[in-house]
Amino acid sequence: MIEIQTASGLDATITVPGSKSITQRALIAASLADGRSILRGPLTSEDTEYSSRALRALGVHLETGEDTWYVDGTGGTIGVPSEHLYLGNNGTATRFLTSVAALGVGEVIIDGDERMQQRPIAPLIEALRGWGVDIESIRGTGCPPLRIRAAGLSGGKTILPEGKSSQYLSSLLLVAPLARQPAELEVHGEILSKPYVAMTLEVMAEFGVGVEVAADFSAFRVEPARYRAREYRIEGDASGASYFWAAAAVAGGRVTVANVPVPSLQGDTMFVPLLARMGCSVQQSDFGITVESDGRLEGITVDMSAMPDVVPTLAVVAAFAEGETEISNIAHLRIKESDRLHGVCVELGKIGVHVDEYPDRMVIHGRGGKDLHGAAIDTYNDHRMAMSLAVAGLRVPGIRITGEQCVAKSFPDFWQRFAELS
Ligand SMILES: O=C(O)C1=C[C@@H](OP(=O)(O)O)[C@@H](O)[C@H](O)C1
Ligand SMILES: C=C(OP(=O)(O)O)C(=O)O
Repeated sequence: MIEIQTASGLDATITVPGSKSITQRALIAASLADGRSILRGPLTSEDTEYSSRALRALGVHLETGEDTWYVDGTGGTIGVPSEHLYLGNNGTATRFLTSVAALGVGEVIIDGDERMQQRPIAPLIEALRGWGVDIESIRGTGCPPLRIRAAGLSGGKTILPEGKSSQYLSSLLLVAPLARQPAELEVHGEILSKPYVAMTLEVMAEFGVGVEVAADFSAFRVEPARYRAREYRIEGDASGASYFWAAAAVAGGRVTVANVPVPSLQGDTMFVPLLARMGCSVQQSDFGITVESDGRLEGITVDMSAMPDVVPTLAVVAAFAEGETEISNIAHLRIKESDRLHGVCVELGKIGVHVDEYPDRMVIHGRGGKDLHGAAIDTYNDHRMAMSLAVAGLRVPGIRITGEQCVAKSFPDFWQRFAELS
């Protein structure tokens, strides 16, 4: 358990670790490429450790130094692991590596921890079957563990049924160029977390693979192609940066995050304009993105389908605003590392914030941070619960974060960097 120290009048410049989402995409593109890639500024964390270990088990040679990783691409020739691929609670890797494993020849079992075994993957299973993959959810739950009897991808046309994760679509796109024939994908239902699909397309393009895309992302076509190895720099993680921008909003003062660029591949940078709508001032320069606040904030109404990972951060900021903040179109928060829609409502309630929970939205009744009090916060083994609720502790004395080591999933030295704020 860690007790957060209050702080005010912040004046800090910090850097954040590499983007978790870009690191995992670049790792896969580099692993499937011909030749050696050099990744600069990748994220070293529990999740990327799971990804790297699994890729090694699939035959990729990876050297992971502190700031530079070397990846010897397989040209798409994927091996069969001698053991199960265990991916913890890494949703991105579980979804992406399922498709990568299908490129090999032989049986592969994909598994994760107890929570990952409750996180759905059925739409991806269905779509891969349409490309000729023999794959099943071993317990018939539509979740891991999965068995794949891999024999490559036929390509041709498949349908991705409606689902609540964009990771299914990103996963299919990443392997589509390795199919035996041109691969076509028809997508049913609303795509939540859309900027992550755009990120996938950008990383694919940067590694030399183009995709034909319908403007609304309802259809895709990918010709057989090879990824090109390259040297590639990874942006700082915008979701991780959100806690520091939010810190300025809640505690007052200014915080600059120096290594999240503008423009960025990450949709979560759109969190910053939301803070501006709430009353913060925002500057973007070569030195990074700065958020400045006098601590006076107003509630807003916002659809956050496109940026689920920063919903807990915004909800915490909203607790210190005057008036209601309504965050809608966020049903997908219920299938993350924890049920974040419920967890945020419960934990903010513990410090005295009134929050209404609905199936796919929440309403936070802010009263400018008045009458809030300390509490022991449960984090449900969910890094984003821990990091977002910590921000409240900058203003409310006595906030204790339990299970604080869960930040290792995406931001191992979060607590040291957070302590630098005060
Ligand atoms: O593709 C990605 O890198 C991610 C997509 C999002 O998930 P969903 O598409 O399941 O919402 C996001 O929550 C996750 O942290 C990372
Ligand atoms: C949802 C997240 O990750 P994943 O889906 O990769 O487990 C996250 O990092 O907030």
